[in-house]
Amino acid sequence: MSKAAGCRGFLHHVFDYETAKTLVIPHFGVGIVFRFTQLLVVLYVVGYVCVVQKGYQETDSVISTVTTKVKGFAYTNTSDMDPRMWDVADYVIPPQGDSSFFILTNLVVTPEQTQSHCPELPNPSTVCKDDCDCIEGYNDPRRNGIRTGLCENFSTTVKTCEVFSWCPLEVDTRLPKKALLAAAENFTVLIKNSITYPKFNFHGFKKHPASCGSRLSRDGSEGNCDLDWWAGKCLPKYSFRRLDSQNQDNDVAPGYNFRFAKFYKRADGVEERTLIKAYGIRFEVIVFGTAGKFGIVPAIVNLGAALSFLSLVPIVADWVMLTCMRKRDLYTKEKVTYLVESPDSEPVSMGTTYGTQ
Ligand SMILES: Nc1ncnc2c1ncn2[C@@H]1O[C@H](COP(=O)(O)OP(=O)(O)OP(=O)(O)O)[C@@H](O)[C@H]1O
Repeated sequence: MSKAAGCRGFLHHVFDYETAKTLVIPHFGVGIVFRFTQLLVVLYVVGYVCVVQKGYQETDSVISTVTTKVKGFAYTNTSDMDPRMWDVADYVIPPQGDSSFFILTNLVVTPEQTQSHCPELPNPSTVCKDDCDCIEGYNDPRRNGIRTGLCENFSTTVKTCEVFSWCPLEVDTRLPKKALLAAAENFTVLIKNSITYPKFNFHGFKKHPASCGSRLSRDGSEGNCDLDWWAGKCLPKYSFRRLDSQNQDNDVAPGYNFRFAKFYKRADGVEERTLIKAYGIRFEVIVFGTAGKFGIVPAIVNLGAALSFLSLVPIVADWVMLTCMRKRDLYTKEKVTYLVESPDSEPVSMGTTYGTQ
């Protein structure tokens, strides 16, 4: 190809104006493909963008305040303790009714502890033969007190280092096998939930009674609010989930426990305490959710973006027409017309394929 011809071709390529021409293909198959693709796009826009995603809505996240109140009684009658009735003041810790609360289900009680001297609980590091085995002032954070330097009888057969501590020491291996407050599963909790969606100036308040036991193993998801007048739904759902590991084989320290004490002054002026090692279930009420309401900007943006898929429909139909149809050569020839203007200004049309003249 000469340089001049190449240059002319380039100028045609750059400056020839292409305009759309309507070519009607009276073919049932291509028509079906075209309408079916259009239907898919319309279903996507209406079904997914509008109904499922609610693309016409603005959204806002919830701000929530939660208070809780537990109710229920438990009765215990064990050899370690006198018969006892337990109410909320005994087993809900802390009692204020925060969004996080603990329900006591089992406990080890060590009553009448005073600041005094007593032998340590037997353990490879505390067992001794004589005073030389016990270093005065030594304290191990995992043991119970400061050593006095004496080796004392813990029992008739075992001697251990004496410590200065709250004595008698707690023996937490005496934990009742069966949960002492097994009745906890029948306790009920009232959750008061105040929610706000500031963007929509929406305030809501829900009271929700729930049973501590039956809900414990249930999993679920938080419900969202649809604030449009035609939907008008804002019903939060509560879901309960265990946060500790439930895999017995792969759990170093299962469950949750902590210690607290009640202090007294005896008649002789000596300070005394009852130490309680509490085992139980800690509940955390976590509220999360999103509200949506019609907004003109997201409606236009999302619907416009979704409807732009309609412009892809002719491309799909063209592809089927030009590659799969029996008369594809004819359609290809008619698809693009290159108009060549003759010297006497009578236009001559040439059916061509793309890029040829
Ligand atoms: N855990 C719960 N289970 C069932 N009902 C509850 C529970 N906690 C509170 N309620 C009841 O819900 C209502 C509202 O409780 P709220 O604490 O606002 O009122 P109250 O009169 O102080 O309750 P209380 O009965 O404790 O004195 C009351 O009738 C109360 O008895």
